[in-house]
Amino acid sequence: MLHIVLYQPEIPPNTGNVIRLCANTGYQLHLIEPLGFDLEDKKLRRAGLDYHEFANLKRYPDFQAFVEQNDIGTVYALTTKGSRPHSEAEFKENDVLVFGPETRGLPAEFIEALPKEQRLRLPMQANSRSLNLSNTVAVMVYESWRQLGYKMPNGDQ
Ligand SMILES: C[S@@+](CC[C@H](N)C(=O)[O-])C[C@H]1O[C@@H](n2cnc3c(N)ncnc32)[C@H](O)[C@@H]1O
Repeated sequence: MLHIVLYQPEIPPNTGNVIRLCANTGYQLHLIEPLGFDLEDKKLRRAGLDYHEFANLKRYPDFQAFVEQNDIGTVYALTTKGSRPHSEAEFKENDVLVFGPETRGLPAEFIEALPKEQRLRLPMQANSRSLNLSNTVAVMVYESWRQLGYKMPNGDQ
């Protein structure tokens, strides 16, 4: 499975949707602080999440702490400023998909520290600004999971 990293997410229902998505697919979800909300936020709970859906969720004071605490492969940034279409990357187990905060996107220094082929963009119509964060994560989880043959964490199919 791949790692999903939400970098400083701001809007509770988006993170709630991603928590459910990761619980349903077996992807590990990592949140980089500061968060724009409390994990006990009612709007997050209102997404109808069960207690077990929080099991695959970890949080870190910064991205470096995430790197140090996990076995990771290639890091990909999801950004509207990328030039490589998201589906061109060949994903492997333990690769990392990093998504930016809703109002700001990923910091320029973070994006520019990665080679261009690791900066991925979902195609949009000309003059579009960006997709919703949780929709972007859903597309990436299913594209990468499809490439892994819908592998299950415990080896079942
Ligand atoms: C609402 S968007 C942020 C908008 C911000 N103004 C920007 O241009 O990055 C939140 C996050 O969703 C992801 N995202 C949204 N649309 C995307 C796209 N077309 N391609 C890749 N990532 C996208 C990115 O990770 C982005 O940081």
